[in-house]
Amino acid sequence: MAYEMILTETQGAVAVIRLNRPQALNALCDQLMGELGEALRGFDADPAIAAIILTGSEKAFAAGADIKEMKDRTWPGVYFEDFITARWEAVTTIKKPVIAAVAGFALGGGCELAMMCDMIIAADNAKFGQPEINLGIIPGAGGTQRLTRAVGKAKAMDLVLTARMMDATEAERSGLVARVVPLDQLMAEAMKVGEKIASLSGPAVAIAKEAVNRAFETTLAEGVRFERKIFYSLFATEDQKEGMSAFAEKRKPAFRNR
Ligand SMILES: CC(C)(O)CC(=O)SCCNC(=O)CCNC(=O)[C@H](O)C(C)(C)COP(=O)(O)OP(=O)(O)OC[C@H]1O[C@@H](n2cnc3c(N)ncnc32)[C@H](O)[C@@H]1OP(=O)(O)O
Repeated sequence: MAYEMILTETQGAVAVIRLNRPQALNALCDQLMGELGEALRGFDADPAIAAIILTGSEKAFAAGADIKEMKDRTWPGVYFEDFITARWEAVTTIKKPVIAAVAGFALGGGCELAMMCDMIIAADNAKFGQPEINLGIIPGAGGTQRLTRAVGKAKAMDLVLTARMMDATEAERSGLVARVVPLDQLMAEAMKVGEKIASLSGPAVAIAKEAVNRAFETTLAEGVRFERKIFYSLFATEDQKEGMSAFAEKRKPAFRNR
């Protein structure tokens, strides 16, 4: 598949999608989001792929939705076209883990896109923020909700109401980011995570992802009930037998994703 605004490659069982609109700091225009959705769905359906890394450039993961494309949109337009919902939510429908490898600016929709991924690994030059308030709008791709769940009300209010940016150290300390690494090690670190995931049982990984994500959507009691049910279901897989037998036999498991 030929894309204009993203680059894709695979390294073993790990797919890498790179946002590639450097002249606009990877501003997320409709075309880019369409291509991203298509690439994500393609890798999700590919049995040879176990994990997906989403990244940008050293200067910008993404500087938000494309303001120039957005500026003349009208209320009936954004409402009836389902602006955001139609193109942006692809990443939240993917069953395989999606790792955001973030360097530089992750602002507005860029921060929201990173937060839709399952894990954020940040380079030490990363900057996160929801500066939409500067434009007379608010975050519209989940920022007020996912940021608040990730970092708590105090910091979310600070970022959303003042447009302040948070550096990688603060983002890690606040719980937004899983790991921070030097810029030149960002892709190697993300690849290490992707390869580790690829060595595990695909069904267990997908179900673990679903269970953790469920914590964002439900009460504790409901979430625990959900976890218990899908935990039980894994005992129907060959990989559960293999994983536990391998432990008992002191050997490495050979998972077959079934
Ligand atoms: C999804 C929603 C609903 O939540 C909405 C949003 O995402 S709204 C967008 C939120 N993002 C922003 O407000 C960030 C806007 N960008 C900036 O503030 C700055 O570009 C910067 C701080 C990230 C970087 O500044 P600097 O290094 O000085 O580079 P610039 O010269 O400003 O930018 C280079 C080039 O990129 C274009 N650009 C940057 N961001 C966007 C954007 N979000 N949309 C469209 N274009 C963007 C910028 O205009 C420059 O291009 P030229 O004008 O020189 O052609």
